[in-house]
Amino acid sequence: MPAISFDGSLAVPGLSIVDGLCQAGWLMQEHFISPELSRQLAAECVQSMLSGKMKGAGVGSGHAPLLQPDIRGDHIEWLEIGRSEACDRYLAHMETLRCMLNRELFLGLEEYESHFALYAPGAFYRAHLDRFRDDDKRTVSVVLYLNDDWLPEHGGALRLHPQGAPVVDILPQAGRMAMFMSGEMLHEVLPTARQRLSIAGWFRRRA
Ligand SMILES: O=C(O)CCC(=O)C(=O)O
Ligand SMILES: [Fe+2]
Repeated sequence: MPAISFDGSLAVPGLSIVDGLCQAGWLMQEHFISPELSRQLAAECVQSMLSGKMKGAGVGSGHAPLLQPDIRGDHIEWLEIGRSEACDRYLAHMETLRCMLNRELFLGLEEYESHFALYAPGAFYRAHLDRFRDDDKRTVSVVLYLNDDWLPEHGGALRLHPQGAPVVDILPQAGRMAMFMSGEMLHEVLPTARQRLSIAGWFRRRA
């Protein structure tokens, strides 16, 4: 069973998509995109914040997700094809990944939705699942990090809570990608001490 590999190798050598996602419920990869693409996306994310395009992220689905800063404090902007050359390259990567997941796992993933996320110092996202009560199409969550030189003392780890296994903390280091099952993996973003940039996305299947 082939491992996921684009520009780099798997963080856990030999871990396949099937072993990672189906058995552990999560996996992680370093160097998922090139340092150059990561820098371009990071610059775009910051620019989006400076130009006022990022909005406080809400909780829940539908037209008017509620702002609840005691639950999540990130700012987001949704990505669309044609937004920039860098975003298009990233979205092309994700299309390759979507096809690979369908080939290997028969998940029937049909769409991908994603947004830039910026957590200002002090922001966090309390423990949650990525599946809504009224919309269970989100199937696989993927987060790509865009921050150079992240240290443990900066906080801001993605903390996964796999059932029956110890928690896993993933630092949001540039080029690192974390992937997990949206409806099953309880996860949270610990309070960050430093501005934290990422692209969070979800592969969705047909209802
Ligand atoms: O940024 C992360 O590490 C996770 C973000 C997240 O859980 C979400 O946006 O649903
Ligand atoms: Fe999440």
